Amino acid sequence: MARRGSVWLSAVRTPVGACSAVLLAAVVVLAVLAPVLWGDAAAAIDTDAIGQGPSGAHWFGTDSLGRDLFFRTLVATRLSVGLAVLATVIGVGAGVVLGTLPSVLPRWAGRLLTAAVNVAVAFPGLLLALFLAVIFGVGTQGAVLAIGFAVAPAFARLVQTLTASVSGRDFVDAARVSGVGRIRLLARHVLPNIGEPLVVNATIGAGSALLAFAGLSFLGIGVQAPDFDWGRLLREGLDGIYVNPVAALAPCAAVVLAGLAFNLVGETVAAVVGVRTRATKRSAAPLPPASTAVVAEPAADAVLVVENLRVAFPGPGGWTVPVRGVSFSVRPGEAIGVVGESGSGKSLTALAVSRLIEAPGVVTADRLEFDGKPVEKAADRDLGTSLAMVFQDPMTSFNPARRVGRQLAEVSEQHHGLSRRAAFARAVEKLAAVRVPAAARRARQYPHEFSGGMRQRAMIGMGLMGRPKLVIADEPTTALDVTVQRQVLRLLARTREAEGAAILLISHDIAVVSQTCERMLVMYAGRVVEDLPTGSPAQHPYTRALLATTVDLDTDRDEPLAVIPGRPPEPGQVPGGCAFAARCPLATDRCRSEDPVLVPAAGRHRVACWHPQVSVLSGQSHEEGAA
Ligand SMILES: Nc1ncnc2c1ncn2[C@@H]1O[C@H](COP(=O)(O)OP(=O)(O)OP(=O)(O)O)[C@@H](O)[C@H]1O
Repeated sequence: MARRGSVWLSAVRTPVGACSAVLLAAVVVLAVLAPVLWGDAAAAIDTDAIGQGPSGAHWFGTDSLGRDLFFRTLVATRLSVGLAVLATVIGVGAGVVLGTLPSVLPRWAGRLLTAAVNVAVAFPGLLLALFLAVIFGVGTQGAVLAIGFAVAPAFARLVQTLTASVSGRDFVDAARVSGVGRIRLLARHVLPNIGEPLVVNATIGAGSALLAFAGLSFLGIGVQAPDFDWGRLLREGLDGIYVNPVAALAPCAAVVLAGLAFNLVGETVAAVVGVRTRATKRSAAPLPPASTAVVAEPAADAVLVVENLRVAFPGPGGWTVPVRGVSFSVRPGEAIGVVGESGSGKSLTALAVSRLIEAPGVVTADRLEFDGKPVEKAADRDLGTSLAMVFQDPMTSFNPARRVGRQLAEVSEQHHGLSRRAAFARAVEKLAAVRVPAAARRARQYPHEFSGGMRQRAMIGMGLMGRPKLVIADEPTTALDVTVQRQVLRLLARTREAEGAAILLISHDIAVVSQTCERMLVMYAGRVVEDLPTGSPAQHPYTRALLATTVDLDTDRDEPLAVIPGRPPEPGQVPGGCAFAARCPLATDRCRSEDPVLVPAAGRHRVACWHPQVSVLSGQSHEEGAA
């Protein structure tokens, strides 16, 4: 709540925000107070001062009955703004109903309604308002309804588009599959997710409604005497424009200023809800102290150096830090696996390295260097060609609307300056290199025409379009069957041999990592708790427990499957001391109070534990060490 308040505060401090706040405050204060303070002065008829120009007594002059135009302009604020807001509320309400109905009506009725909305949208708004004003009847009520229903089709169209974009999302499908009814689905899952853009558009729409209302009153089919709004004042002022131009200009200026107030408020709201992230990024995240891992000086030619990497996100109760000081380095051509239970920070570490953490997430590190340069400063071209990223679900990584070959070719067009044709030929070549059969034909297909394994290989092919020095593969085989899984792992190994690329392989599957990598980083609660050569005996009780839960052909099926009791702590609730202590059979008071540091055990083996297990076999013996 406090964060949201501070984001609004920083938005109001921008020039646009400050102007919108001042203008809106002026409009609201006038709308509330002007009729109370100056209602009588605005209505007072003075036959001695008919049709006068501006003077000390009447700043904007007087009208044909000698009424003061300055006070009338101020008093008209309430009706002009109030009716515009009312018309907008009607328009947005009708728009939401018309826009959401197609998703609850039978298909034919929904289509009919959508077609009707599309036809109405094609009509110019003011023309539609005029047409409806005639139908609803001349007068304030008719004008409000006319403008409300005239803007409704545009909002209905917006709602339809936003609804369609949310309806395809996985969480809506999940709710649908779990039997949630259509109306509830709409109310609970769809509408809350389209609320923000709708509010922004409604605020900007209120400015247009104000203008439309003034237009109808000007034409004599809006507000009727004795009531008056700015449109009506403008019409009356126009009759005597050669005698007193201020009489016409004052209501015009009022319409422009109030319209500007609505539009600027819309812009500010958009900046807060849409680009809230930017405001957040600037404010420094109050990060907790970093892990004090003992960082060995990385090899001079290390392709990736990560020291004290931290990733934080703002939450309702303050900042959470899911990655709390991760340090490691990767040598050229080396394959390193990252393992750990779900939520341990593996993916965030990979995303931070690839500069893919989106605001409001904040990444800090003592050192975060790729290929000898700080990642933050690396040019997009360098990262694009020498760092390849393979995601778990390549379906969401490929653009579904573009052919696979063209997407691969884009890398070479962008970064190598190849012509369209040459880049496409290279894409076909790379697809063939990653064993996509009939590569030339497949390159012309869309991602949905590929099988899961083929898409994953195409994704690796995309990484090979440059000359990758590091391939980061985040759970690249989790969604694949065992045979395809092997193909993809072999392909990664071949890429390593052929291109000399280092591999950072993130996986839940410790067996996969053991087969593919020579080193393994074990992560727990946002930290690396052990960094060991694969095959060498693990010393951290967590790594040993993970290894014990691995099922293979030698696992005794008569024995119950091994599990690690308890659950890892949530990022915001990591206890003091060792984060694993609550689940560790060897934990002592020291573990619960002092956080162990990642220190060298032997060679490049590092472990963060007060009681590292040096025995290979049963894990029964343990040593006090590393203290
Ligand atoms: N954008 C975000 N905002 C807030 N918290 C996040 C965000 N992304 C991830 N987290 C949290 O950070 C923690 C680590 O997430 P991460 O995806 O790195 O875990 P992981 O080890 O890769 O897990 P998995 O194996 O399930 O993918 C999780 O608890 C997650 O809830």
